[in-house]
Amino acid sequence: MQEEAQHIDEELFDEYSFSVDQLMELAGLSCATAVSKGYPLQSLLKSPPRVLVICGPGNNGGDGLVCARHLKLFGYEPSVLYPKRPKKQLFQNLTTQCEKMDISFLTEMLEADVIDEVYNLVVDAIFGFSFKGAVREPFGDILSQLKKITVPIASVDIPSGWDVENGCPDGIQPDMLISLTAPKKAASHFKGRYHFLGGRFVPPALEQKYQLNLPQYPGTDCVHQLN
Ligand SMILES: NC(=O)C1=CN([C@@H]2O[C@H](COP(=O)(O)OP(=O)(O)OC[C@H]3O[C@@H](n4cnc5c(N)ncnc54)[C@H](OP(=O)(O)O)[C@@H]3O)[C@@H](O)[C@H]2O)[C@H](O)CC1
Ligand SMILES: [K+]
Repeated sequence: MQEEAQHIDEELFDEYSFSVDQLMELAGLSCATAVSKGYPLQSLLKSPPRVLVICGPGNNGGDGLVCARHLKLFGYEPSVLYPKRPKKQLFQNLTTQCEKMDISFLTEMLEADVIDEVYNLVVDAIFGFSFKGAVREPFGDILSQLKKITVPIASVDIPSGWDVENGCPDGIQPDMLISLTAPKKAASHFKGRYHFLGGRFVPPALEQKYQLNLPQYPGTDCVHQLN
């Protein structure tokens, strides 16, 4: 299943000629849209409507940067923690776009009680389907703080630190999961309140080839609520 997600990804880029930027924009927009549906601005308990977006070193982190930018456009006040920044131009551009929109970047991870006091929720864009093995720092410390927070976590594609197939019973327990392209096997272990499907960009021939059996998205929406 981890391999299948990677094959679909590769095929979208190599055979279908999509660029990473294109799909990441749609993925990140889906995440911000799902957050706005699950945690509408008027329902938030803390004002201003602060959201902490934690971004990892791969494309999952890129989805997080795009998500932060759209959250800002939707009226939220995102702050980004981006501790390990790849040199690729794509990630530098996404970072500049956020900075130019007055999205603040934190210099270090906050303690769990500070997150609970300041933020309404956390977007977990640390690892996606390429996560493997034991968590390396600084992400081990970040995940251990996230296990202690009481504000909701919205995880992008896969709850970070979870095995892509088998989940992680003592890992973070997000309140929202936004599965991208198609739910991964670990999604069956998700116990939170909201499960959304996003990344409405799969060409029908690819959906058929991998028998993804994707549900019908409502109208023109970029997310579909699975439960
Ligand atoms: N087709 C789609 O649906 C699209 C999905 N997108 C998103 O992309 C991710 C997958 O992105 P990818 O870049 O392949 O990988 P990840 O973001 O999951 O993570 C890779 C980085 O994580 C580091 N890593 C891996 N394991 C560990 C670990 N145990 N401890 C610490 N760090 C780890 C790895 O680091 P290296 O040291 O190996 O460099 C990588 O840097 C998918 O899930 C979606 O969210 C795209 O946006 C577009 C299309
Ligand atoms: K994640």
